[in-house]
Amino acid sequence: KQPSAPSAVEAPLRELPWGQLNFLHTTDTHGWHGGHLQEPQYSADWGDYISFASHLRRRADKDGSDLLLIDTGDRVEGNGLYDASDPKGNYTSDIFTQQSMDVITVGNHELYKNTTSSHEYAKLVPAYKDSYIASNLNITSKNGDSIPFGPRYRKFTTRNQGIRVLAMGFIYNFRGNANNTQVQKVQDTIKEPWFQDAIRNRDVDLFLIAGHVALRNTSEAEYDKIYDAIRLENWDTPIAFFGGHTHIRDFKRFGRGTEKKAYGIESGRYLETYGFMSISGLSTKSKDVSTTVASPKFERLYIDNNLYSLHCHSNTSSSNFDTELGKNVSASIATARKTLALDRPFGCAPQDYWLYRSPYPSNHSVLSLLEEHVIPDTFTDKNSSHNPAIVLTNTGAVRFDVFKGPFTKDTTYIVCPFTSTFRMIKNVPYDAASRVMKALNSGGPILLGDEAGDTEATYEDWLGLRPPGPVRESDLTADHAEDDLSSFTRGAGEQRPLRSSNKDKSRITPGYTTTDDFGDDGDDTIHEPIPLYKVPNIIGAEIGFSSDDKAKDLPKNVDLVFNEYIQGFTLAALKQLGVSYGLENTRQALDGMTMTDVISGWVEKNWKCEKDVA
Ligand SMILES: Nc1ccn([C@@H]2O[C@H](COP(=O)(O)O)[C@@H](O)[C@H]2O)c(=O)n1
Repeated sequence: KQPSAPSAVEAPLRELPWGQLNFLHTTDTHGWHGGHLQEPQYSADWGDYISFASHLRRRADKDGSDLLLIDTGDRVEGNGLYDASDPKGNYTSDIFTQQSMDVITVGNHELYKNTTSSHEYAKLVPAYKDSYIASNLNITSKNGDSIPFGPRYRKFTTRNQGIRVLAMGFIYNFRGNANNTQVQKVQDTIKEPWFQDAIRNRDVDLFLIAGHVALRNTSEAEYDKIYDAIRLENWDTPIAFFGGHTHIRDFKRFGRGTEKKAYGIESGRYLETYGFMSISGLSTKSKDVSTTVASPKFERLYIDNNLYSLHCHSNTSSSNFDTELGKNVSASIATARKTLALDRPFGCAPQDYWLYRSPYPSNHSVLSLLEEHVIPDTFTDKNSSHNPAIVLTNTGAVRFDVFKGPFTKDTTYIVCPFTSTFRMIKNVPYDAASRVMKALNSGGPILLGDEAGDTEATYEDWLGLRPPGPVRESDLTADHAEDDLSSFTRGAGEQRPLRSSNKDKSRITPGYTTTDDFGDDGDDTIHEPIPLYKVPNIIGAEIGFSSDDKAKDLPKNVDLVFNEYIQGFTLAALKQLGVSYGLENTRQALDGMTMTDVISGWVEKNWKCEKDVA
């Protein structure tokens, strides 16, 4: 772990369900490779993961089983270690690639910008060679051709058991990518001759489908389509899915009726979780056990990323856990953090502010802090025209909590890593401008797959009758009081209170309590549940309204300012409300400041650290 990271707290643990073929899965790490420096439960770093994987590989070699490592994308954007360097990712790609992977895929965050996808293609793809699978992604080459980002699939045989694996790697039907990459829709990819040939291959013991794709409730049902396509040709070869994107822990049984050979795991976010899955009873190159074992056994465990868990699951202790490579990677992370001055404080937060753990609005909500203080203060200072204004931002731009204490350079990127600026339309009729927020909060969650670069028709679709999106972290919430936990029921893929099975209540810490298709015993650490609350898509503030405006004569027109990311939605909402504007009517606001600049500037002015005050 990093030198300043807190030590893990001992807690009751469930055992690793080790099997014939074992997997460690990471997803949506978003630059948190230094671990969580303010949360003991998630305080191990990528160097520790390297040591951990090495111990489990040794275990596999010793008992003749196998271990495969998978990562399903969104490795970038969300932490100073990635975002604070110039160019971004200058340190993280060398740090990340020290961990070997058997299958690795791309996420939407690797594709938002030309520079990010080009960096990914130049650094990660060659580092992982055949393991970097891109079944539905192309990139524009230097001479303008659209070429595969990586191999479409990979067939390999596991080292000890001789299990023949055919692996593919997908991204969901994402449409917000920059113009140098091309995402092929999953429903089109499964018609490609290479896919059809691959699924007809009889010398396969396991199909491994990895991707930046939610396991369930997606309007496009990408993984269900892949499942159906495979089963049409191949009625009983086991299938293991590895998902991502929605930042949750989840385990799902695929298919209908008596299907017992297709399961998928999703492994959280921000290097809080290592997803572990095992399968036993697979046939292998040398022996066909399908005749003797009716169904292979799938098991899963979500491992909290801290040294207590990692030592226990690898049967090591602090004296023999670190490997040479693991230690070196932790040291490189520490050096990079120092070079980037990530611990430099902008100020000190007087209390905790939560994204989902406190109700919105409330005094402990980070969104309320932005809406009631950060945005009004900043925009009042910078509003040279002195026209009344309405300022809107999407809550998806806010990524994490703020903890009491130093608010550092790192924290600015942890709270909001994006480089989107603010745009404005001048003199919008108040009647329409004041209703945009409500319109944008009445549809489904704003997900970028349906966004940037899209046609207006798509936004209008969304405003009208968009089906519910996948369950994601912001949905793992309850609009209930904490003392009323018994009154709600939740489905698989959601967090819920875990009642009772633990005996030793004194050692229980708050954390994930996951319910999935296998029940509520998937988290390695037995936790006290954390109540989570719903947040809207959009928050907003009214700036420069005179007290007269508020009392009686509301302004006729206002400047409507919005986060660049929601430009398409805002224009569509205005049209629906009876006033039409195009991109040509929008202009830059706030001298090109990003939300990250807005937050860090406000903290610097308003949150003194105690020693500064004295
Ligand atoms: N410039 C951007 C880019 C993205 N967002 C927000 O991030 C969400 C996607 O992030 P995931 O980790 O869920 O893939 C997207 O829905 C936006 O809310 C943004 O605000 N600005």
